[in-house]
Amino acid sequence: MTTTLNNATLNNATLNGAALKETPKPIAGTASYLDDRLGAGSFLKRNLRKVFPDHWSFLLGEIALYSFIILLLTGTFLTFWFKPGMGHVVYDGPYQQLRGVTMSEAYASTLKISFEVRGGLLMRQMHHWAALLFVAGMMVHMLRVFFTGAYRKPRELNWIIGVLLLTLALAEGLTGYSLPDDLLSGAGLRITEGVAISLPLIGTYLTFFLFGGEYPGEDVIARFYSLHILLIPGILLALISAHMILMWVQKHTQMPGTGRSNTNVVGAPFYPAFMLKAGAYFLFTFTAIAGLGTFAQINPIWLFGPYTPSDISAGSQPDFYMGFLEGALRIMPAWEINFLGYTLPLSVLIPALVPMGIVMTGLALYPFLEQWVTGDRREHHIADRPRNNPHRTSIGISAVTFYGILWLLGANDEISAFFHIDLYHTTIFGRFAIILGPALAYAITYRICMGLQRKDADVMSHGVESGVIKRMPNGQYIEVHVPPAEDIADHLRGKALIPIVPGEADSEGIPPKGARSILGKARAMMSKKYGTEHIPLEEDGHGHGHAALGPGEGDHKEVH
Ligand code: HEM
Ligand code: HEM
Repeated sequence: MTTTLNNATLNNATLNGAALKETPKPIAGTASYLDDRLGAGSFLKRNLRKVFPDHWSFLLGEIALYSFIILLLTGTFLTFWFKPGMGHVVYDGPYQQLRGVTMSEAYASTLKISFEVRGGLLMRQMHHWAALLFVAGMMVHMLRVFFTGAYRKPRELNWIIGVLLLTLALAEGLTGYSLPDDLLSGAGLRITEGVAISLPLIGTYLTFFLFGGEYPGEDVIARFYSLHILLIPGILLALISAHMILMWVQKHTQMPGTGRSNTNVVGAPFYPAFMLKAGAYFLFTFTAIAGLGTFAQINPIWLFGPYTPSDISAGSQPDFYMGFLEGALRIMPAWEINFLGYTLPLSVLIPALVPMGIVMTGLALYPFLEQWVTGDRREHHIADRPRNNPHRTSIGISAVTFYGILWLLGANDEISAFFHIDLYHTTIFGRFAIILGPALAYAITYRICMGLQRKDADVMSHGVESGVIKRMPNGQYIEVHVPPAEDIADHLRGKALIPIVPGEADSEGIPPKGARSILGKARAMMSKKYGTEHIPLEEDGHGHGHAALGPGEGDHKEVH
């Protein structure tokens, strides 16, 4: 291909032509160079003008993306000095308090990174902060996608990739956390071993395989190291690339608003607007992580000491993303049963498998369950406002409450110590709260959503308060209502009806397929509930007055 990506081509590549008109020479030159060799012109032409919709919540996925890049960079730096060995060495480095102490090579090398390698402590702290931000960013991004229904057709696959990313990120965090082989990370490893060994049939084999023999063995750090720096980041990288490509191909959803429909995208072109914003946002994320790494101490392993299987310090906590599993372990009663001569430690098995199982399976299946319940197979490119799908929002908040209570109870010792409450009371509170909390959260969220829907309906039918009070000829005071601004009205009009699967026979008495089975009846019932709790918007179009005070009542009152 001989066409070059010259200024003329680039000019066509924008929506309005203006943005690329003054393409700087170096960019046009590079583009032309690449086009001559790779034939990249048409690819760039197509993709540079791709339009991206804008909303603050769409930046959350980017936080996860940029934190991941920072993890790769800082993690690579750490690999130059970290030694994943469990062989014993006697410490003779600059940290006086540990001189002469026997420790693993892994722990000694982490001390070396912290105290002897130039910039090492900064990189370690940045790596750790980036890990926390990565998982936190991913979680809030996922909640954004959930509450706006952005997982609906055609984005179900990208949602599933997301669930895999989340699961892998937890595994990546767990393996990374274990690497320094300090007393705190060893406590985490001990729990991991306890959970693995509790699994029926495979538990013992799995533990021996993982630890290379009896706990703690000599191999686990080296194995976790391979997983942490090679296997899991490799899969993460591949999946994140697939996630981005799918998002690119399917286009991003947009919030409802003026001129936005299921068949268009309103926003700014990738080049230059979105690219500049993304660049600035990366620098912003980098600065935040570098700032945290510089000023906020994290994981000071020299204060914990090297790992010895017999010790554990008070107040040990995992990183925040593992807190929910810790909480589940802490509130579980000490149940143990004997089945065919085998001991089943339910007190470990249930908390390890059930919360993770419920949260991850529930997440993975939700788009498909919702599709089944509503029978909605249409494509959706306009995001829902959370209030407009009250059952989905309530289910989401219920799940967040379930997760949040477990997470909080993961620190029940700290809570008890801080508030001077008996430890058993916090545990018993947790046992009740984990059942009642999600139900209560559901009911409250549902009421809030319906209230907000009513408010929207009110805005559309009565307009908004103008602050102007009029006195009528009969002495009555009214407040003048005016129609909402057009962009707000368009935003509200974006409310979509949730479809309902037919549960009853049609006019000719023929029931829908499968409607008579128990499952069919349950589906019709759920569908009706999910879809009909919906307050229609009735537009009045004109603002009008509302009685503020009764006749005569206001005569002596001053109203501003
Ligand atoms: C993508 C997600 C990643 C997460 C969530 C993550 C998480 C962590 C965590 C929590 C630690 C413990 C840090 C500490 O001791 O304070 C750690 C250590 C480490 N990570 Fe990562 N990491 C990730 C990616 C990577 C990558 C891609 C590499 C290498 C290419 C890497 C290399 C290392 C090394 C060598 C250590 C041990 C060094 C030390 O603790 O000072 N990590 N990681
Ligand atoms: C490594 C972690 C992740 C990264 C780096 C990432 C990154 C992104 C980015 C940058 C976008 C576009 C901007 C935005 O909507 O925020 C996006 C969209 C999306 N993500 Fe993620 N994401 C991650 C994890 C997840 C998870 C855990 C889920 C759900 C379980 C998920 C589901 C989606 C979906 C469905 C979209 C399309 C949204 C739309 O078009 O409105 N992602 N992701």
